[in-house]
Amino acid sequence: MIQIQQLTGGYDGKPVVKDLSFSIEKGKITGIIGPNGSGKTTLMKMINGMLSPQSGEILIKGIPVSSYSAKDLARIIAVLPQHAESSFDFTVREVVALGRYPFYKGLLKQSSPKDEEMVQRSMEFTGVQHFAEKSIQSLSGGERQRVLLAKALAQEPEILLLDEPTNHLDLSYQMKLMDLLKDWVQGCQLTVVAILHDLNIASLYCDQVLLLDGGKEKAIGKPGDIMDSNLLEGVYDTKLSRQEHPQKPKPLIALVPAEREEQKKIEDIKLQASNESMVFRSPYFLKTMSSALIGGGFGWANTFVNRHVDRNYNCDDAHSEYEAYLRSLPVNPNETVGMMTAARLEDAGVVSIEKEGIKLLAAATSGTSNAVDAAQSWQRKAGSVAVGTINIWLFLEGQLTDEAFVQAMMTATEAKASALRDYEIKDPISGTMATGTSTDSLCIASTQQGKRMSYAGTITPMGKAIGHAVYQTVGKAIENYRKRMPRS
Ligand SMILES: Nc1ncnc2c1ncn2[C@@H]1O[C@H](COP(=O)(O)OP(=O)(O)OP(=O)(O)O)[C@@H](O)[C@H]1O
Repeated sequence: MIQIQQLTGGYDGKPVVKDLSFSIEKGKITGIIGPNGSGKTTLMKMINGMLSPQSGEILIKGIPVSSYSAKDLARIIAVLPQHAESSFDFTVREVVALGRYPFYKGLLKQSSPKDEEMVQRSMEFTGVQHFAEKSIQSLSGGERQRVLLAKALAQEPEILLLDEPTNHLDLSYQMKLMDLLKDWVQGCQLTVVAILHDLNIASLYCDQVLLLDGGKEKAIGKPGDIMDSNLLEGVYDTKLSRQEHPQKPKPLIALVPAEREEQKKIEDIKLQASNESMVFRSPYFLKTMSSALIGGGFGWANTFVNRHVDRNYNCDDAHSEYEAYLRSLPVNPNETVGMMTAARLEDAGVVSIEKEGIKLLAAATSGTSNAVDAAQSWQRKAGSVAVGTINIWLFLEGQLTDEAFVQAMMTATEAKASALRDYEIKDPISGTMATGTSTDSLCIASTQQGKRMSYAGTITPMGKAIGHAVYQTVGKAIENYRKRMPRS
């Protein structure tokens, strides 16, 4: 739809946009991102014919922009500018109707029923029909933005150029506007080129993203390729972190504030234990990965609760019941990782390890009456579940990548299975050595300071410490459990 070939352009003979070459496909959304002053608006002005290139060419539907008359170009391209102030006191309907001007016919330039219909449809689409007769001057910034979008859509353009379209819009209207554009793009094969400052909007909605830096192409491609922390950090000179969207296969970019942090130490974590709960309290938030009922998955927490429940505990909504329990402590469930167990908490094994530059605190409670061999559990009938859980807590100093968290979980699980083997805990159904119980949980909590670790496999210093600590704590917990229940 649009071909940009070795394009250079700017003001007063000085280039701002330098030697750009790329294509924009029909029926797609292309986002232009880049820091302030990187030439985004200048590029947009050249695409819509407002600014002539110093060299190179822009082809629209195969024809140079300079060969189009202003009216012909207005029939193809609609523009939603960045600062669209209106000094005239038009009504909303009149402003939207201006979008139809290129289609007015006859000497008197009168509108047709089709023009009226398009004005109405565009107002409905953008949700501005309620204030159709109000003055544009009396609207809020966000409302005005939607009116101007309605005007652009009324033009039935093939190409829509948007300069920061979500500026002024609240969260709901940002999403509505982008969803609406996506609809138009898919339904009417509209081609959208949008300057976006919000990297996450660009990631969620664009098919292609151009990253400009100092007027030059730094990168162009799918959002998944452009939303790269290193690439963006270099261009924006800001600390960023790429995360995966929890529900869509789209990356998100999180800002990382440059705040000064106190040094986090494992020895500052304090354990308060009773028959009812083991509560580890940290003066700082720790990054967690866990399979816990409360605060499972990745998160940040400062409180870690291993709660004892009766072996007949049965609740339809254990999550809500547990949250209510935490509030009664009182503990904030949003800052907590919470597990439960029917095992006796006084049987817990707690171990500290400081070795090879690794500092780690581990704790485990262990009930093994429901021991299972993971390789043989397929032989079990549904519902053959007894009570018994091994809950493992690992607190460590270090900066773990996501993959290191996963590795740490694997290492801990292998060490747990090894302890069960050495204590000859058997799966009562298959008679083979158990690898765990059917309801085990594990939490890894890390200070995320100091040495960065991208691997925590069994022969790394961290992996060795985890394996050793888990083997010892699970073993201690089993020994204590056996002392009290000699036949198990
Ligand atoms: N009319 C003009 N005359 C002279 N220089 C200009 C003009 N418009 C923009 N510039 C300069 O061109 C450079 C790029 O500006 P441009 O508006 O294209 O950047 P941008 O990437 O859109 O920035 P922003 O994110 O701040 O909107 C800036 O240094 C700016 O000062």
